[in-house]
Amino acid sequence: MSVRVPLIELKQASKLYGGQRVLDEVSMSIEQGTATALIGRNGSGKSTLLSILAGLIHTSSGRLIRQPNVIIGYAPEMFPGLKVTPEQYLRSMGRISGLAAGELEHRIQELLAGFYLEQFRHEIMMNFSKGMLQKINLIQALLVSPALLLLDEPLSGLDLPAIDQLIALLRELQKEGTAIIFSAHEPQMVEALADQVLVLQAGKMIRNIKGTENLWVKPTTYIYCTGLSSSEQMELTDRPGFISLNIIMDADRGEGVGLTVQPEATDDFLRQVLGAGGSIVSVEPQGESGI
Ligand SMILES: Nc1ncnc2c1ncn2[C@@H]1O[C@H](COP(=O)(O)OP(=O)(O)OP(=O)(O)O)[C@@H](O)[C@H]1O
Repeated sequence: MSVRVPLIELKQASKLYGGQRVLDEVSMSIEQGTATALIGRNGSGKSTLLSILAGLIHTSSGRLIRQPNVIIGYAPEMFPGLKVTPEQYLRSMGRISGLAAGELEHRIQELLAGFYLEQFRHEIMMNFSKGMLQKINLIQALLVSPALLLLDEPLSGLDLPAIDQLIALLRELQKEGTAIIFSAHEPQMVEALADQVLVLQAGKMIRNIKGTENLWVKPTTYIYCTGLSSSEQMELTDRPGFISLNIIMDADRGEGVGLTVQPEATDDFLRQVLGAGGSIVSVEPQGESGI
């Protein structure tokens, strides 16, 4: 019987910046030929997670396990307008990745044409629009025919024909065995591609949904409070309805706590915070979806 070995895995990976825990014990497993969507609100940790998978930053704790010699293509969230032409840039990226000259020229031609950028091939990228830069960003990630493709908000700035083109291309790659992990705020991309959806909330992976039918996740409540000691904070994490807790350093208010809880437990947590001598700064219902 054949055993499916994951291409890449994270086991209880956490990332801290200063004292702030931006990823909290995240575990995930990615197999060949799968498409995984990372969804979650701004600042929930999607880019951080993708950078860790790309090997660009290290976890503070936990493990990253990758099969040997996996070729990774990575399109980060931001792509700068460089003082070179697409052709010059893509040629140097291809050479760095070790592509043979003939193959590299063929890929550049194919991808520039595929993203309707051929006529800009010899223009300096400095004045390119956001969407044009995003296309170059995607092309550099696709140049090497990656086994694992990491895309951070790939639709950002793209027009409708480019979106359709990208989704079709990614479907093809997936069929050929490429594993794709992408962050997205657009349901369109998630529904078109994903066979696994991971929902991040304040650095925690709160849902792992197979398929997209159950994409709509339950609402939660976010409580921002101050004035609790470390032991009082820890007590909150043991209460029923607790989902996650973040420490927030605020220049005006000092140290605070961001609590995410199930809506039905909101009153109980508010009573607990006030009873322990803490103050409530705000209480916010969180939406129905992580997108
Ligand atoms: N280099 C860094 N130094 C300090 N904090 C950082 C750094 N990078 C990210 N963070 C913090 O980590 C948290 C998660 O950020 P991240 O960019 O991973 O979120 P995201 O889910 O990708 O957000 P968005 O949807 O807005 O792109 C944020 O609070 C952010 O401020």
